Amino acid sequence: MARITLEHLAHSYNPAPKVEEDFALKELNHDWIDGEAYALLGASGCGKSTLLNIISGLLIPSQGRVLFDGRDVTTAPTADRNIAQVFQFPVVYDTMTVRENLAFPLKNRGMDTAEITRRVQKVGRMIDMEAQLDRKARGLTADAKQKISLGRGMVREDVNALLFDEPLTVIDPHMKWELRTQLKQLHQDFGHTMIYVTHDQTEALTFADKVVVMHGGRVVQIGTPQELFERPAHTFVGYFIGSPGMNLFDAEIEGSQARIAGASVALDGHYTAQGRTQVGVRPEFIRVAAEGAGIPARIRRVEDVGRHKIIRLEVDGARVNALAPEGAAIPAGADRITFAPEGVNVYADDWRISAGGEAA
Ligand SMILES: Nc1ncnc2c1ncn2[C@@H]1O[C@H](COP(=O)(O)OP(=O)(O)OP(=O)(O)O)[C@@H](O)[C@H]1O
Repeated sequence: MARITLEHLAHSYNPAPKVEEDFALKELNHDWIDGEAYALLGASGCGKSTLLNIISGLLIPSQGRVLFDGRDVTTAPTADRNIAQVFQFPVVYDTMTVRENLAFPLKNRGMDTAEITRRVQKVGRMIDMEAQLDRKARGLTADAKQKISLGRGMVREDVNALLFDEPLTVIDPHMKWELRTQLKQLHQDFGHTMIYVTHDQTEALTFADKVVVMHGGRVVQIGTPQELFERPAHTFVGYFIGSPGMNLFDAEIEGSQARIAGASVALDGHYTAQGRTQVGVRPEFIRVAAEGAGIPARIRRVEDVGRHKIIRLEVDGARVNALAPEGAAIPAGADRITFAPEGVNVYADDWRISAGGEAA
């Protein structure tokens, strides 16, 4: 296990980058805490694989350093980093049996046979392939082969880090859940530093202690699932995480009041905001009402989705979503919305600010 430090790290695939847009990965400084499980989450093309490949040594960054427990490994080849990697598509030896595939990384390191047998058996059980250990990998389904790749990633207990690049893409939905649970268990048992790349928020939020959200080549927030839900640091985090995502209202911020669609909303303190100002409120924190103060809103439709209802609204020409518990009644003649104060976030030019005007 190792602490992984990224210092002034940035990467451009253009050999002579001039402007920030030339960088697929914008400058990043971060310590990945030893033994934590991280998910790198973001839409396609946001730079997740670029960052992972720099950590694994497949790519040398155009700027900055990578340290493993303080040792500079920026230009060290993958083989010298003592990491295990699992990619999106299976990497297995077809002519070997499942058992031999799983044992391969251990044999390579000269581990004694009894210990290899013990570990292979254990991992075989974790990936639900105990019965197939003596089958050749050739002819197995892509899904089974990917389980072998995952097993090979998990079989060593002495690695600095385990890196996963969308490893469950080819796995069927039920097994996905099972394997994710196994990976989490493995993390609890061995405390490996794990970095897991995905564009699927459920996968990220259920797997990781901390989620690193990337957008346009930039890390926009690193936080626990709860922090990302309650205090999205960037409007992208609000929109990308949650179902439906956070609502954004154009707002004029006047001290401790926000004006939205002609109505006043009390804020939790005094704000000095510049640029484009918005108020972000997740659907869970919006209530519909028929009387009292509120922002004028029109209900377009109500969708019952099992545990709760999604209320689709229109506010000042924009689409807004609210969530209500399944049994909650929607007041007759509802024509306004209010916000639960703890769910209100203020943004200036897409970044969350806190009372006092500081970036949050
Ligand atoms: N070898 C390369 N040469 C030039 N540009 C590249 C190369 N690899 C990636 N890019 C560009 O860098 C940006 C980040 O790509 P990257 O693969 O890191 O994103 P990602 O978030 O992993 O996406 P995906 O989920 O689709 O794999 C994209 O604009 C991509 O087109």
